[in-house]
Amino acid sequence: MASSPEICVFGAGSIGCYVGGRLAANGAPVRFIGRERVVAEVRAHGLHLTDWRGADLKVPASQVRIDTGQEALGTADLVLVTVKSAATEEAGRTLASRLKAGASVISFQNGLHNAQVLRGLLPGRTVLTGMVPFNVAAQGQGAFHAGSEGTLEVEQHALLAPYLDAFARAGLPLKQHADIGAVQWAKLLLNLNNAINALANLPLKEELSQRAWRRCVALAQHEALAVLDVARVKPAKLTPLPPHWIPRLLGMPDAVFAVLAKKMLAIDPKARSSMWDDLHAGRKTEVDYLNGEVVRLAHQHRVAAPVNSRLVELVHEAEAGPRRAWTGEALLAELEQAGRSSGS
Ligand SMILES: NC(=O)C1=CN([C@@H]2O[C@H](COP(=O)(O)OP(=O)(O)OC[C@H]3O[C@@H](n4cnc5c(N)ncnc54)[C@H](OP(=O)(O)O)[C@@H]3O)[C@@H](O)[C@H]2O)C=CC1
Ligand SMILES: CC(C)(CO)C(=O)C(=O)O
Repeated sequence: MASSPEICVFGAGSIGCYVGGRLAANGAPVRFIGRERVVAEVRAHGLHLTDWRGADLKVPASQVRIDTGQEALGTADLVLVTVKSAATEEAGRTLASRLKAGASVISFQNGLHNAQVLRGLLPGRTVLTGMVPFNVAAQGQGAFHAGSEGTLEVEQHALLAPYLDAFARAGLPLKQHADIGAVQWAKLLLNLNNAINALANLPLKEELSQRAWRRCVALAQHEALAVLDVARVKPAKLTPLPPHWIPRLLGMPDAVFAVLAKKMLAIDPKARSSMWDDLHAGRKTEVDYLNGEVVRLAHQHRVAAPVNSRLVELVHEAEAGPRRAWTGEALLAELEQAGRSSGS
C-alpha cells in the first residue's frame, strides 16, 4: 500500500462532506461519491468546514474530487460509508461490485446493524463499525458546520493504523473501542431524541431547553434502558453522566437543567437532528433503525416498549404528511397515554 492510502466517502452528505472534507483539507487523498445535487454544489463552491470550537477549513472546488460515478471505489483503500441506514443495502451492493482487492470499509452511520448489513454483502472484507457523536448541519454552498462536541469512535482494529495520523491531523482523532456494540447502544439512546426533535420542528438547543420536550426524551430513554436491562445490554458511557442517570436529569426544571446540563446544551443554536433534516426534505427517516430497534429488542424479550413504538408511528405519520404541529405538552400527553394503555 502507498504511504498515503486513498479514502473514499460513499454518500457525500452532511457527515461524509464534513469528515471527508476535513481529511482532504489536511492533505489526505480523499474522493467523494454523492448525488448530483451535492456534486454540483461542491463543484461550484468547494468545501467549507467549520466547527463549534472555531475551526475553519476550506478545500477549493478545483481540489475536491467528487463525482456521481463510482470510479473512486476502484482505487480506494478505505471507504467511509455515510449514507442513511435505508440506503446501506444498495451501498453494499455497489461496493461489492467495485471495490479493489484489500479495500476495507468503516460505517459512520447511526443505528446498530449497518456494518453487519455491509459485511453480509462484502464477504471476506473488513467492515468496521464507526460512531459519529457530533451534529453536522449542511448550510448550503458547500458549507458544513459541526455544531456539537465529541470524538469519532470506531471498532478497534489493526487495519486502522495507516489512517490514524490523517484523522488526527484533521482534528478528528479516531478513538478505538473494544466493545463498539456498547457504544452504538449508548449513541442510540441519545438518538431517541431525533424523533422528538423532528416532531418538535425546533432546533435541538431550543427543544432541549424546554422541559416538556425533555420529558418526552426521558420517557423514551427510560423505556429503552429498562429493555436493555432485561436484555442484559450495558450501554457505554458517552456523556459525563452514565446513561441510566440521563432521564432523571432531563426531567429537571428548566433552570436546574440549564445549570447541570451545560454540556448537553452546548449545541449550535441552529443545529437540528438528522431526522429533522429527513422529514424537512420529505425523505423517509431512520426511525425504524433507532426507536424501532428498542421496539424489536423489547419484542425479543417479551416486554413492551409502547413509548418508542408510538414514536415510530408518529414519525411515520409525519413522513406521510401533512405534518402535525406538536407542542411539548401534547406530545408528552400522547406518549404518557401510550405507556398507560399498554399497561407498562
Ligand atoms: N447529520 C448529523 O448530524 C449526524 C448524522 N449521523 C448519521 O450519519 C449517517 C449519515 O447522515 P447524514 O450525513 O446526515 O445524511 P445525508 O442524507 O446528509 O447524507 C447522505 C448522502 O448520501 C447520499 N446517497 C445515498 N445513497 C447513495 C448512493 N447509492 N450513491 C451516492 N450517494 C448516495 C444521499 O442522497 P439521497 O438523500 O438522495 O439518497 C445523501 O446525499 C446517518 O446514519 C445519520 O444518522 C450521525 C451523527 C450526526
Ligand atoms: C448528533 C446527533 C445526536 C444529533 O444531531 C445525531 O446523531 C443526529 O442528528 O442524528
